[in-house]
Amino acid sequence: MNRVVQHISKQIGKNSRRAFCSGPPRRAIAETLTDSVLVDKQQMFAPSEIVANAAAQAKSQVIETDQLKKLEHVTDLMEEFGKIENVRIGNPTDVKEKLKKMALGGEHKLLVISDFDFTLSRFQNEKGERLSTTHGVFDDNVMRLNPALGQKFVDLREKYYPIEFSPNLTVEEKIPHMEKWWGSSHQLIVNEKFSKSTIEDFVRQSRIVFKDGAEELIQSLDAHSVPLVIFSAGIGNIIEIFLQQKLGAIPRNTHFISNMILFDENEQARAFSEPLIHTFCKNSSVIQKETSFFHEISGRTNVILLGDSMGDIHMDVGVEKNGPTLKIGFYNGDLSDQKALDHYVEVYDIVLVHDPTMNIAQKVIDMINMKHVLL
Ligand SMILES: Nc1nc2c(ncn2[C@@H]2O[C@H](COP(=O)(O)O)[C@@H](O)[C@H]2O)c(=O)[nH]1
Ligand SMILES: [Mg+2]
Repeated sequence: MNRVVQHISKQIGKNSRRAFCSGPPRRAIAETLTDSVLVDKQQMFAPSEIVANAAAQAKSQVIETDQLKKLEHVTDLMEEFGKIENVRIGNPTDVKEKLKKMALGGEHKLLVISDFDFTLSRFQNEKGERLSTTHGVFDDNVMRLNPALGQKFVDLREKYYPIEFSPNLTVEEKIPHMEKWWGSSHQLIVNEKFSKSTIEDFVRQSRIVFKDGAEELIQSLDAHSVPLVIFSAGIGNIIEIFLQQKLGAIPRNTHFISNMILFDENEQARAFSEPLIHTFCKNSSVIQKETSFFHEISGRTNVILLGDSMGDIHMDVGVEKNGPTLKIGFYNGDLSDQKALDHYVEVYDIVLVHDPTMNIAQKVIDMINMKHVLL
């Protein structure tokens, strides 16, 4: 007999006594359901009500057990993270409190907002060679087909990438440069009128590589019906094509906020969606509120935010919620740049240094989704 049934039968026994015992005047105390007793009529409970009360109490006891076990897991997880060399947590107390709230909230309260380039995708391969961003798909492939045009894409990246990550410029100083970079590369794509099928081939031959465990993380979120918002200043069509090629289909739970190539009736690139999303405007200012999935994510008060750049830390701004946001940041920068690393530890709750996997994020999500007893 499982623990829930055991508990209910114990409760019935207790309740039958309590049901006949609570409230004045008491003339007799029933020992079992079958005893006939003289009690004030309004105190009498029908057996079905006793069972219902017992079942409700049993369930609340079981839920309480489940919650207590989850909180134990939070402590275990924090101890485990504390032993992992490339995991940096600036404020363990704060992170532990967030994890406790998220664990108690469970999968029904959870929303995951993730950047794509160098967050779900890898920054470099095992040899330390830089891998591709979604925009970079054009840098690589166009160079092969039309070197003169390909060089224009590469020149833009060589010029603007250092500005994006410069520690010596403010965000305000960087924004005009980012708008110029995105605008110029999008114009090159539209001028060439690349077809959808050409772009699909580009993705197939690209150097975009999922982080280890990224596919499993996306699929586990779908299996638990936890919404995943991929919020990217890259090219959303490239991400969709990449997911389609890797996963066979785009999971129902996955939504995109990104720059989208708009194709004409001949499936040729004609324009890009507005407003432009660059690294430093990844917040609610670029989200059309009527976006359908806002209904799906309403009520999801606890957010896990996954990013790799400083521009990713406000992706949860604008999501109506009153629960915690746990920010997990992938640091891909120079290991000797202590100032940059310290800055990441300041703005992200958990920093993963040169981590090519989704292991830590998966452990957090598994702990939140965990159920100890069948409820
Ligand atoms: N190779 C290129 N990379 C580019 C270009 N424009 C932007 N970017 C990079 O994309 C990411 C933004 O994507 P996200 O998913 O991380 O938000 C950004 O960090 C830029 O470095 C380009 O024209 N070529
Ligand atoms: Mg990124």
